Amino acid sequence: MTKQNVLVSDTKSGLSMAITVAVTNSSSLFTTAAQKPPAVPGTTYITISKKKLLENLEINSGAKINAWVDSMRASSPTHLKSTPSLLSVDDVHDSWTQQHPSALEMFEQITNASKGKQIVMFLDYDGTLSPIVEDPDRAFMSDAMRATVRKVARYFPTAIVSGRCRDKVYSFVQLAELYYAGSHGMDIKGPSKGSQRKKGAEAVLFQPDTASEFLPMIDEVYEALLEKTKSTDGAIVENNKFCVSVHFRCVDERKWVELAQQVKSVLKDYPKLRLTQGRKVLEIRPTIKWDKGKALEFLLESLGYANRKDVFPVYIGDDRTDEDAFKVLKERRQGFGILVSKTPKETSAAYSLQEPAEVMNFLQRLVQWKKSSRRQFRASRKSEEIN
Ligand SMILES: O=P(O)(O)OC[C@H]1O[C@H](O[C@H]2O[C@H](CO)[C@@H](O)[C@H](O)[C@H]2O)[C@H](O)[C@@H](O)[C@@H]1O
Repeated sequence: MTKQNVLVSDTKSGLSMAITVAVTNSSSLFTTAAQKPPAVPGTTYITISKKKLLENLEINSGAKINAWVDSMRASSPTHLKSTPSLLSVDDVHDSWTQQHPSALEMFEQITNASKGKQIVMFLDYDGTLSPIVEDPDRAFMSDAMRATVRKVARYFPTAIVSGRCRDKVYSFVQLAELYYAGSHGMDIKGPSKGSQRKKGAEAVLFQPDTASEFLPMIDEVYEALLEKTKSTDGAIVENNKFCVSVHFRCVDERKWVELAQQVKSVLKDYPKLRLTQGRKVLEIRPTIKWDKGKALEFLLESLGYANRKDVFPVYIGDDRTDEDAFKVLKERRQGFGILVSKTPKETSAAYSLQEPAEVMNFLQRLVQWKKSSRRQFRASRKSEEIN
């Protein structure tokens, strides 16, 4: 048994690193508790699984950090990959809008498809109902948007589905007649007033079974991230109850690697947490299998629409995490998703809208359409009665 310098490389990622290891005659390079050789002076043995060793190599070598930073650079959802050189930017845009046409331009087709079905509306908050701003605490929605969403909720069951904590998103929207799914759907509450409220019953309250176990851990990670990132100008850490957001919108791009390393150094002690990304934000959340798509399914079920064919869910969102909900609708072949974006992005949404102002316009048209189809229905019933 000798101490040797060894180059460990992963053929898949191309990652390699020189390390000094104690090599035994055993065919395995990695020492495990069972294989631990007899002590040799001058050699320190670390008992580590092969998986853990590779993870550590990734953390220390910076290869994963680079992948993170690349991903931080890409907008959200992921911008379309580089295109064949024969296509201009305009060609790409045109071809994307053919595949994901404007929900305003396709309004008639959309309402035709929903005829005879109950539309259920799911709305993301940031970037969908409110424009993206630098300070997350000042992402207010306009009074006009609030009035529009209030009208929407009069005609269709309506839920706000957000990465923010439920109380925070409620404080922005301030409409008690809606469903709210906060922390990426991990914290759901039904309306406390209005016709959608279940008579005599408490407002629906749901959290996935294991979610509450994560609360102390999330608070701990939030404090650790606050401390760790305080030296990075512009970084903002936000506690979203079941998740933590680390914002880098106001961080100089040259400091992104540093920020990613700070986040990584905190996360390495929490294997039960995972990292996802939104628009200029790193989102740290429990590894449990719950996302906005699962929240959408849960809400449909609690509204009594789980197995019904006459329901037409519409989900409007702008972010990578909204893709989970778009995918659910695509797989169920029920209703559709609308991506809010000015640029072509990889998406499972069927339609697009450019910005919150267009979202408001679409919602207003939907309310008008519903009102006039109700009027027509009543008029035709009346004329049937007269005849
Ligand atoms: O699911 P959402 O409602 O879209 O929440 C996702 C994140 O939204 C917020 O951050 C985003 O909006 C901020 C205000 O416009 C902006 O400064 C930031 O860059 C965006 O990522 C929210 O602050 C995050 O906690 C949510 O995770």
